[in-house]
Amino acid sequence: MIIAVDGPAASGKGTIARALARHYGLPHLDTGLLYRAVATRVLRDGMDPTREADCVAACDFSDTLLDDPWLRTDEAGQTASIVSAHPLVRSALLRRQRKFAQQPGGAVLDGRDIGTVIAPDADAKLFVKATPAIRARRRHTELAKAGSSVTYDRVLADIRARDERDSSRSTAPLVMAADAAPLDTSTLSIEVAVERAIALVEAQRGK
Ligand SMILES: Nc1ncnc2c1ncn2[C@@H]1O[C@H](COP(=O)(O)OP(=O)(O)O)[C@@H](O)[C@H]1O
Ligand SMILES: Nc1ccn([C@@H]2O[C@H](COP(=O)(O)OP(=O)(O)O)[C@@H](O)[C@H]2O)c(=O)n1
Repeated sequence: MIIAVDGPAASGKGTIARALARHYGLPHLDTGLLYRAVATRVLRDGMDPTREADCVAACDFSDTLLDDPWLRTDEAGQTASIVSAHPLVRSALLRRQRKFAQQPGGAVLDGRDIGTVIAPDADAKLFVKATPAIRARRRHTELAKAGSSVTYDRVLADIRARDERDSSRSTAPLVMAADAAPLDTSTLSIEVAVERAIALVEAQRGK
């Protein structure tokens, strides 16, 4: 079974995708980390995230980079949103994501374009959302716990900027697939959000 989980920054899609992977015994891929890895290489190599050719050169990053905690920073997320708008970056990362999705037994992937581009034939598709203020609060708490001194207002502004960039790009914009089930986690605890996600997957599989 392939499960596609999409949604904007800090909506809870990663938390839900990991829980679904545990529940169904499937491997999980956080596709945002791939774009964060490209962004990290671009910045560390002194390249320009707005230049497509620089970003394409950074797509052959080594897998060990995916474990680097710096990838989780606000700056990496912002730069990831810039590099991910280049069509050649998206196509450079496409095959790796499709291969993961199509492995025997299935997989859970979370990102922005899983249900629309990477796995349009997924057995179940969720689109996770929450209000910008709640998403910023969650992300701010998470970053503060990790030792960051970034302010709530800055996180909210970054989330709004990223929403705008991710939704308006011409290639694979953040948009809900026509056959995805929406799941608004604004007022849900993690436990309840996961229960609802499992119920939505059960309702879709085998349809
Ligand atoms: N329903 C929820 N209620 C409260 N906090 C949540 C909820 N879902 C996720 N979180 C927390 O919000 C933060 C962002 O969640 P995450 O799953 O990483 O979002 P995304 O993958 O969409 O960026 C994490 O710290 C996570 O523990
Ligand atoms: N499938 C994906 C996943 C992420 N991305 C980009 O990568 C950035 C970081 O994604 P992420 O999922 O790690 O970000 P969060 O939602 O965790 O904050 C996003 O803002 C998108 O621009 C994408 O374009 N397509």
